[in-house]
Amino acid sequence: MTWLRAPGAEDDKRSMGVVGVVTGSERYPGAAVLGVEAAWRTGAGMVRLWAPRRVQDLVLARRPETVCHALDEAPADVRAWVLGSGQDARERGPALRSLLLEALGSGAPCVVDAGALDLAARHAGPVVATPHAAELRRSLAGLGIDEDDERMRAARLADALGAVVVEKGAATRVVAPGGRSATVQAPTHRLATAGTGDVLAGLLGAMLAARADDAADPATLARIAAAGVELHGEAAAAAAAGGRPITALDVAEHLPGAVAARLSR
Ligand SMILES: NC(=O)C1=CN([C@@H]2O[C@H](COP(=O)(O)OP(=O)(O)OC[C@H]3O[C@@H](n4cnc5c(N)ncnc54)[C@H](O)[C@@H]3O)[C@@H](O)[C@H]2O)[C@@H](O)CC1
Ligand SMILES: Nc1ncnc2c1ncn2[C@@H]1O[C@H](COP(=O)(O)OP(=O)(O)O)[C@@H](O)[C@H]1O
Repeated sequence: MTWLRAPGAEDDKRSMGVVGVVTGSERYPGAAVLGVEAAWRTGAGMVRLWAPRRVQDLVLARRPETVCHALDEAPADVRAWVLGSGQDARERGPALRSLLLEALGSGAPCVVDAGALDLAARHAGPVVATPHAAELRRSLAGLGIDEDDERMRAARLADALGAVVVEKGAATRVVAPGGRSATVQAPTHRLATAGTGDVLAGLLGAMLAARADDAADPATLARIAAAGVELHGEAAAAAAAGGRPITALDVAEHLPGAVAARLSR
């Protein structure tokens, strides 16, 4: 099962999935460019971005299709959210905080990354949290959980949050609450380059927007997340063919080919 969808005659931009993106900041504007690009390239019908003006301008320069909103504009018409990439919780202002909480409380599926991980427990709907190893340790510490065994940390966070946890690394562990887990080995270590995690968050958001009804079941949500991690690896492997160095945008640009290859299997 690919968990990807190709549009049919009955589809329109909304039925293919509206992704709401709340990522990037004055410090890390590029993370929003990467996540938005990845969401479009995975087949989103529409991508809406809530961000500061400078972030909006950079995203629009790359992807003019994106519908942009100020941080104090109320969220609306979103099937799945991507939250936190390129943000630092310590620098978060009140408008961003209240927008993140509104998205998390909306009941729509959320991908929770980087600077939104500290708010992940405040969710009302399905959540895929995407920490790397250091963010995972920080998230557990924030919840007062001490876990010495690094292999158990993702499961502890999944249980504590009631969320699917994607622990990113050369081998990425996808763990559902209750402990069911899958490990996806990256097909290329060229993925170890800045911003590829921001691309992963964006592509997961597009997959969840297209499959929002399936996301309510935690086991299914974990399968969708694992399929997204595989897709990310396949795009990276295509970008890095022949051992080429890659950038995060290269991974995003190879998503359409990886999506098409999966759909034709
Ligand atoms: N173009 C952009 O705007 C980019 C923005 N980024 C954003 O930058 C912010 C900070 O990212 P980082 O946490 O990577 O910051 P740092 O690279 O500053 O790392 C912070 C701490 O986490 C550790 N760490 C980083 N990656 C790790 C990994 N994969 N495994 C274990 N430990 C790791 C580091 O050693 C360090 O102690 C995030 O909001 C992120 O989304 C990054 O994604 C890079 C690209
Ligand atoms: N050595 C590695 N080999 C393969 N993939 C890796 C390796 N290290 C990290 N990755 C992958 O690269 C991505 C990095 O994401 P992340 O740590 O969030 O970085 P960033 O914040 O810079 O985007 C993740 O998808 C992770 O699984």
